[in-house]
Amino acid sequence: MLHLLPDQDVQATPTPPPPPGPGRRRSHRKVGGGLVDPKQLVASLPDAVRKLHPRVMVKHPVLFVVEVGSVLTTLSAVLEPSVFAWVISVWLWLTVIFANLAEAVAEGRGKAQAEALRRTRSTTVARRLRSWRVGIQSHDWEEEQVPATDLRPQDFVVVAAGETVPGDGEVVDGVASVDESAITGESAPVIRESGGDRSGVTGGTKVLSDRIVVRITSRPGHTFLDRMIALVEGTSRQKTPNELALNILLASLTVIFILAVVSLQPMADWAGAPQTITVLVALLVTLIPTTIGALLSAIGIAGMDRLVQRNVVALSGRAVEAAGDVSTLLLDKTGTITLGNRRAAAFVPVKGISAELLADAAQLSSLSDETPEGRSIVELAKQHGIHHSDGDFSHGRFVPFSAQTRMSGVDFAFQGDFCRIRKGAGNAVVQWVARRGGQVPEEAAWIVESIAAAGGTPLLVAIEDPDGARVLGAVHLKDVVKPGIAERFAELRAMGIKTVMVTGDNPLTARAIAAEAGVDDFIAEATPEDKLARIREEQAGGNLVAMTGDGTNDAPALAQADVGVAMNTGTPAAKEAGNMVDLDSNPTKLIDIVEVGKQLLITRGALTTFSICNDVAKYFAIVPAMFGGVAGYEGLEKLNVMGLHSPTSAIASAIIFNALIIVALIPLALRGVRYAPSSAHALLRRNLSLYGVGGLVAPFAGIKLIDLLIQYIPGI
Ligand SMILES: Nc1ncnc2c1ncn2[C@@H]1O[C@H](COP(=O)(O)OP(=O)(O)OP(=O)(O)O)[C@@H](O)[C@H]1O
Ligand SMILES: [K+]
Ligand SMILES: [Mg+2]
Repeated sequence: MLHLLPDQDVQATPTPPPPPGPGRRRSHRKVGGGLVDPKQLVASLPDAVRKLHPRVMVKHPVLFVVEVGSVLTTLSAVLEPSVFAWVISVWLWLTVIFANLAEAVAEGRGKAQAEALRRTRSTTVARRLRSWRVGIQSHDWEEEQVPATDLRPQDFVVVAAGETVPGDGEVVDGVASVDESAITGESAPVIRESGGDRSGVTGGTKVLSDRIVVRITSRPGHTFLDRMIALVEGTSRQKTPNELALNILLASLTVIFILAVVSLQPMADWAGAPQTITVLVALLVTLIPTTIGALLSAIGIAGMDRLVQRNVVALSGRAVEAAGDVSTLLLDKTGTITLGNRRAAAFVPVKGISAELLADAAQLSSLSDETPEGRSIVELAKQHGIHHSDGDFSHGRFVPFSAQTRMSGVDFAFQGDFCRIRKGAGNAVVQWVARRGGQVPEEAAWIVESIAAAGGTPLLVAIEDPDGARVLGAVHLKDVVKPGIAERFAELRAMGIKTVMVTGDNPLTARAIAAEAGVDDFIAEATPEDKLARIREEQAGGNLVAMTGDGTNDAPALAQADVGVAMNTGTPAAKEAGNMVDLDSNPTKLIDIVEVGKQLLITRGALTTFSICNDVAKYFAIVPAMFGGVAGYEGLEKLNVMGLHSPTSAIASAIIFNALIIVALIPLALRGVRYAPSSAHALLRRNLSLYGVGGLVAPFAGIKLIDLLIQYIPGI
């Protein structure tokens, strides 16, 4: 009965690209594996000197104090010149410059990447469509040529094979293969299509085949590429709450030591050994936590940089830190765990219905279904010899798919009689039939179960006409689990992270895919609200939650999660909602993200420990020397265990060591302390002993060595 309408052209799908794989990165992304090239240090020197401007320095309270101290000692060296005063002044300035150097080197690494990205920023001319309307296909919409920089959100542009996508947006019509290597470094083309979760396109990428209409979503100057450039350059970096807290702690320590040093002078006066301003400043600088103060911002920048090297664009530093403490990972199924092209593989009719009739009804209900699933049903039906087109329904009303109803279909009149067709999730269609007084044969449930048990997604197809409502059969949608994913989920488990798959699919399909992918738990038939609720629940339990997803229906959850990783293949809404974008669209990338986050936290902790222990040790090196030989303080002489050459050489050695240790630790700050999956407790113990004891011992050896060298300088 449904075989009534002439054949018309249905869009062809380009051949899908091979699955993503490693090792096809653009070379420039691999700038510096963690080692610091001495040339980089030299190249960053001018930047380090520029950063001496007080306006920049006040942002680093500890170093600002050192800079003020440098000015004071320089003045006093000018007024009362001595070798000692000049040595101290020069090394204090070097301390500040070395600290700036750490930040400049960290920033410098991103500059090369930013340059490469800038070159890909499109200067293209866009083909803007004057009045484009969804659902009406035409090839002769009025077109105007405008510079890409003139595009505004809600503009529609057409992009054909060989042309560059002029801005970020969403494909609203057509399918195309796109070369995204300019952004992702991945040379294999990807499919971008309207309707589904693979509808996002990025400005600067290139359409290789076919023709798409794109709704622009970004404002000029605020494109994904712009944000990436700002990110790798570090210009948009803001201090994270953790960094702010640490900065406050460091600033408080500095204030305490300033008070201690200032109150020292009356005591020294009383003992008949008043100290010069140079000595007091030197004492202060050795005591305050200059090492961590100098390296703090470099550690943060380097963490972001390590993510960029792993093809993750983190839009917030806070998220990177949160990643270090994540305990639960929620993943969307289709497109995240699976490759994401759920395609119709078979029509399974119930008894008494032919496969052709089922295919016919399924195709009719999918003619206007712009989802990849819908399009694949139209194609499969064509292979069964069924050819309808949406031009056939001048009086038909299409019911688009929604994640809430989990159904799509069409209402139309046929030879005067009404006819409704629906396809969708098993229970949704069963309810639809029941509401219309129809009977659902047991067989239907059995078909649904067998498809689901195989990991497929069953879509029941039902019809209602004057004969009543009834189920015709099911469409078997197939998707493939991304290769190698189970091993990586096992790694996440070893890191103590629970993986939960959330899907709109039915429980049986969910169970089969969950088992194949090796996730710990799953939630089936989840609406966007369910996904959100689950995250809130986990967060209420004190857990930090990561979420990876690609669909518009994942967007609320991505926004709520502490770490929201959107797949680059996903929709603009998903990418907008998350705080990270994985350019490789690999859900197990979270392993790398967690590693970088943990590494960041551990590095900061280790260097803070080292810095403070260092200062304690320096205290014992410098104070006995200062008061050596002063009547009433003979006891302190016993503390001069190091047998340093003279009071002035002891103080100068401490200051020189204090400056050099910053340079020595730049590579560690940039590379990060190595992280191996183990318990937080074991890590803490290991780092405290290594960096705490190291921090206590290093100054004694270092200062003694420097003292041995500089004692030959006359006047020290
Ligand atoms: N085009 C469509 N027409 C009718 N029903 C559909 C269509 N696409 C999907 N469905 C049904 O709706 C259910 C929910 O699909 P949806 O894509 O919203 O899932 P989801 O929440 O994104 O989960 P995931 O992406 O993890 O599988 C599917 O399991 C399927 O039964
Ligand atoms: K110090
Ligand atoms: Mg989805």
